[in-house]
Amino acid sequence: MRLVIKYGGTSISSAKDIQTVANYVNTLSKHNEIVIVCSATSGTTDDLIEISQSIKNENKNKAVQLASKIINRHKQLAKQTIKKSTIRKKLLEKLDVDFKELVALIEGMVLLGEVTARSMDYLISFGERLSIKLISFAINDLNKKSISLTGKEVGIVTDSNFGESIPLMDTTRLRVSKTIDQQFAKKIIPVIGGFTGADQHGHITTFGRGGSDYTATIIGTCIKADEIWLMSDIDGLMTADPKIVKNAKLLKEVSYIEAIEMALFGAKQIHPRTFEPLLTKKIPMKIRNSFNVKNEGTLVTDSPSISTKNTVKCVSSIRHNGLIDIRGGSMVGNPGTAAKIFTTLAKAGINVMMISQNPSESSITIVVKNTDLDKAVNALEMELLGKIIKKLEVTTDVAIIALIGLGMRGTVGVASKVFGAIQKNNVNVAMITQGSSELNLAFVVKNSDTNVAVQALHDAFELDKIN
Ligand SMILES: Nc1ncnc2c1ncn2[C@@H]1O[C@H](COP(=O)(O)OP(=O)(O)O)[C@@H](O)[C@H]1O
Ligand SMILES: N[C@@H](CC(=O)OP(=O)(O)O)C(=O)O
Repeated sequence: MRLVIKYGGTSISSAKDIQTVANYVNTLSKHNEIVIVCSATSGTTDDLIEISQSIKNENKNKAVQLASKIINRHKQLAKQTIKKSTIRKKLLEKLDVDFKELVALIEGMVLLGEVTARSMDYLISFGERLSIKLISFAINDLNKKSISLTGKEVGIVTDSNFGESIPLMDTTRLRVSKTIDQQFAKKIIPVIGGFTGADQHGHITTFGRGGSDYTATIIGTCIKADEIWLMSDIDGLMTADPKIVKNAKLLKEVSYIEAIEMALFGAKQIHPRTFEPLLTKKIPMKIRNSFNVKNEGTLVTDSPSISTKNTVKCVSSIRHNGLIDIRGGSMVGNPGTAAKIFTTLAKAGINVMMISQNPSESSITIVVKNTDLDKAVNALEMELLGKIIKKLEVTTDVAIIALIGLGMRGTVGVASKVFGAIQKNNVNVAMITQGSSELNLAFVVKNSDTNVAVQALHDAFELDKIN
């Protein structure tokens, strides 16, 4: 079988974990052609983002301190993971080249005193640049040939939308399939850094947080993989985040569209675009646990063979959002109002997560990430306040709770069950939406009510008994 296996940061955060991954890959490679895609080690991308914040805040010491933390962590991992001294020495030399470049980049950014979207992508690409070497050398340590390649080196070409780039698939397909075929011909296991590519000028780009999942499906379609596996620290997609709901159950099979909804609404931090390349190529995906490989995980396909009686399959949540209630009498019966609001937000680069308009048309409510809230309010205030908008009412720290499942379509009584359960738990609902596909029902509560709301819905729909 031709397999693309993606390891998330939670699967490679200790020397023991990396050895477990290398051993498993080595065993599987005896009967399969394997490409590994891996993320940065747990916490590294967050540290790199914090470096950029420190540079913005002109706190050079903090930036240097965080860089040392990353360097020491990777040196330590290299020393603890690799048993053969010659291989360990070679790895440390290779890592040293990256460390020097990282330090030089930070110094340059500090001198300039600015963090552009382009320099940011270059900076945060270091997480994967370091992790691929750890994994690849750990495979070498088992006497198996392996090569580490960044997204740019394997041939992923993207547009120049730094921070949220899109692959140019035709060029990417030609380059990636050629690179991988060359490695397969030499029986070498390629270990590819997820999350990043390069634009046509060779500048490093990223796909946005969680983007390694997307890399896995891009590579999978380029090389016509038989299956793509996403490995993390959980058995698969569950009926709810097991960190919130102790009796959450594993979903054995879901459809691509259910998985997309789950990704969009925060279940398992899958990148929302992950499934895009699969919709036409229809490659089966498995979501599995690196530390429990006996379990087959969740199978994601175009049309699942298992039919569950449950209308709802998953309750998910996304915390840390802001809600903006946009009001104004002149919005009523005034064509183009919504267009003006959303154009203003789009121009400011704001991603709107939820929208609802009350039928009298006197108010439109939107939800954006807390981190975008300031920018969104500022843009609306500058452009439209006093014109079509009379008042903006802002609520910070809200969570979106969503129920997902194909079986909700056309089923009577879902909403009453949901809001009955929520009311019983004294949770106040600020906003409700349902997509016309009836695949999800989402509403907004205070951040602090998230766990209560998720557990109440999980109980109400008896998801612990799902088959
Ligand atoms: N419905 C869900 N099913 C499975 N995991 C979920 C769900 N909702 C949230 N999660 C969380 O997603 C985490 C794994 O995602 P992620 O952090 O992206 O892993 P990785 O870094 O390994 O890719 C799990 O530890 C789990 O707590
Ligand atoms: N390292 C990147 C990309 C990624 O996909 O990570 P993970 O698979 O650990 O969620 C991030 O943290 O966003």
